[in-house]
Amino acid sequence: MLEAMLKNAQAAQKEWALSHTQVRNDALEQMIHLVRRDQDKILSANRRDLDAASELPKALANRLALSPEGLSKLLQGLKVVIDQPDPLGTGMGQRTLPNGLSIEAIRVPLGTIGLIFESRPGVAIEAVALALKAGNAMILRSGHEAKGTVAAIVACWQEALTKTGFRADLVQQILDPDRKYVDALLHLRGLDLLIPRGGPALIQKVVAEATVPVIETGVGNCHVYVDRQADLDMAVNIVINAKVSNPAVCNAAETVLVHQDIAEQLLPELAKALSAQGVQLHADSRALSLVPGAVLATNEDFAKEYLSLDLAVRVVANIDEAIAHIEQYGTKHSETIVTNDYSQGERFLKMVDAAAVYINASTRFTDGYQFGFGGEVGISTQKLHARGPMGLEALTTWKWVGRGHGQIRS
Ligand SMILES: NC(=O)C1=CN([C@@H]2O[C@H](COP(=O)(O)OP(=O)(O)OC[C@H]3O[C@@H](n4cnc5c(N)ncnc54)[C@H](OP(=O)(O)O)[C@@H]3O)[C@@H](O)[C@H]2O)C=CC1
Ligand SMILES: N[C@@H](CCC(=O)OP(=O)(O)O)C(=O)O
Repeated sequence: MLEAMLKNAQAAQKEWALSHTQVRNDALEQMIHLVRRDQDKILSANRRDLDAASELPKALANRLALSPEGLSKLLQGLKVVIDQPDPLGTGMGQRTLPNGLSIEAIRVPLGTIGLIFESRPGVAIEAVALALKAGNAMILRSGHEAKGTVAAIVACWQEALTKTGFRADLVQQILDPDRKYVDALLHLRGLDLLIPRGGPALIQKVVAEATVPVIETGVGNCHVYVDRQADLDMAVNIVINAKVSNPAVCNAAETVLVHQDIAEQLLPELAKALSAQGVQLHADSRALSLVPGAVLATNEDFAKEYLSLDLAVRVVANIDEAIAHIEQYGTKHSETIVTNDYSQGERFLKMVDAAAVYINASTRFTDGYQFGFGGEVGISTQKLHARGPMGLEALTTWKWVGRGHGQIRS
């Protein structure tokens, strides 16, 4: 089955890659129109998915749920993708050799991309929009809970493509939830890229077993470090935002590290604010007496991505201990320092090895929509070929184009 899907995707992508920017944008405009037209159908499919997944924890059910407002935000993202310059054909550097041969690297699509993703149906709008605009075809395998909603969205994509004069096979969904098809994707020879979005079990499996090229969009164990010289109100706001605004996402904070010199001042205030939001703190032995209601944290807490209203707290002697903690437990996703000390801030930005590092800002900004890409295909936590939120350019590769007038190599 997957071989046939790939073959059809490849045939469709060949034509699509040659299409003019305006044509690809027209397909995205059609999609906006069709999602508005089919909004009730998509939301009913989503209600059926939610009913069938009544055992899901609240944060994950929220992730599965689509609302009219959620759809409208996704369509705004589509507009942003339409308005972005077409990456295809863009020059990435040109040189003329002494013999007059011109050599230029230009951006081209990757080809056919497989995406295994969590039960967040909006991914089927934002990731596909980016992939298509960058000239690619996509084979989708969503989390089983989101299958019905994703099918309703894929039907809109396919209609948008056929209405624009292209083949529906540019966007296909693996409907059978049997994980044997995930295994098959890992070895689908000819697939240009496989992007897994999900938890450690999925990522480890894909990284260990895949024989097709992969970009890992890893787990997020993100930290907020509050330095000795920090604006404490700002620190509280940033921690609340990083933990509470959406606890189930990879860019949410899972641990707060606090410099020992401000722990007594900051922690009771922070604990009060967090507890008002229903956050359970897991504190190390030094922080425990300063945070009422906390439970003692173990090393497992520091290694955990809670994805819930739980947060670990640790008091550190200095910035170096904070950086060492992040190096030990972090997942190279998003890390932030709250400080008024310029040199400490710069030190943190340089020394912490992560896809996104911030000073005086929430880790929640690591997101394609927030970065102005209109959405993201995933947030890469590896260093090749993309890092951080993956937008249009991350979905292209390049080709060297030589233009000569009869040159031969001597
Ligand atoms: N960096 C990033 O861009 C992103 C990171 N994440 C991370 O994902 C996690 C949350 O996602 P979660 O709900 O746990 O997603 P899961 O890992 O449970 O599921 C994601 C997808 O992978 C499949 N899958 C999961 N495990 C396996 C396996 N062992 N073999 C084959 N297929 C598998 C699921 O299918 P099935 O339906 O069969 O379970 C689903 O399609 C968090 O850790 C979060 O940080 C999430 C999104 C983006
Ligand atoms: N793009 C997301 C982060 C990606 C992510 O973790 O997704 P998910 O695990 O499905 O919630 C956001 O902050 O909105």
